[in-house]
Amino acid sequence: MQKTPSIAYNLSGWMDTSPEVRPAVNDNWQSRRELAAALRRLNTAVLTRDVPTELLQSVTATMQAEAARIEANEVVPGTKAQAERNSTQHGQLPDIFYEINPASGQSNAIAPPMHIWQTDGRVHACVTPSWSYEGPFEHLHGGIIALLFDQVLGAGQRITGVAGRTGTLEIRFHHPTLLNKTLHLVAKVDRVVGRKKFMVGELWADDVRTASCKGVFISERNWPDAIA
Ligand SMILES: CCCCCCCCCCCCCC(=O)SCCNC(=O)CCNC(=O)[C@H](O)C(C)(C)COP(=O)(O)OP(=O)(O)OC[C@H]1O[C@@H](n2cnc3c(N)ncnc32)[C@H](O)[C@@H]1OP(=O)(O)O
Repeated sequence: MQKTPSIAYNLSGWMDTSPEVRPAVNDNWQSRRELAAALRRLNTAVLTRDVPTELLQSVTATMQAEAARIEANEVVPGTKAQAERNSTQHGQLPDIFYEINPASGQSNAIAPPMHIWQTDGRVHACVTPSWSYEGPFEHLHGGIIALLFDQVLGAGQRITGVAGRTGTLEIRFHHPTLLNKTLHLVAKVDRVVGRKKFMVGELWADDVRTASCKGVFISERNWPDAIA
């Protein structure tokens, strides 16, 4: 029988129902969002500017010093450890997951970041990948497309009410996907067979479907004790 997730691991509320990105839950997360945005900006600038070597070396020294200032603080690694703090600063698991996920986390500089929301039994997402995510000339890297699909289909499987891990992702790349353009993804549950959730999704650039994906997500045996 399915158990009700404990408060600490309850992910209800993680998924947005609006195309608008929700505000950060406190000043700490808002500041993390702003720092992540600055880091993304710096990364894209370094990758796309003809920068003199001396300037690169100077910025590196500054960044090393800034990294050391952050590293001097207490280590709380990962979503689980942060949720177990159950503190006002860290927030609850849905808040933490929302902020630090590598595909959609507003506070994770690695994330493009993609915004995901659920409506009408489907999951939608939008994202505008910068030059930082280039694969073939002027187009989005296929591995990044796989990341986006994994996240959107992975979020969508939660419509069934049970978390699960990605078993299989099968992606068909129909057309190259441009960078620096707002992309839309949509996914839904195709069918559920036992612990297997079969998901389907599409990636759209304007009215062009550039990729589609089928995914199988396997529900946790011991949900909610195991967290995907
Ligand atoms: C709290 C949750 C948080 C979530 C936050 C929301 C957003 C999340 C967004 C995050 C998104 C990112 C998410 C991520 O990045 S998840 C990270 C990437 N994925 C992994 O690391 C998974 C690694 N693999 C495993 O852990 C296990 O192999 C799994 C759990 C997948 C199955 O091991 P388990 O021992 O449990 O399975 P079973 O052997 O009893 O088989 C059960 C059934 O499943 C069928 N099967 C087995 N394997 C596969 C397969 N690979 N494809 C298709 N089907 C497969 C099998 O034939 C059988 O079917 P049947 O014979 O019954 O018909």
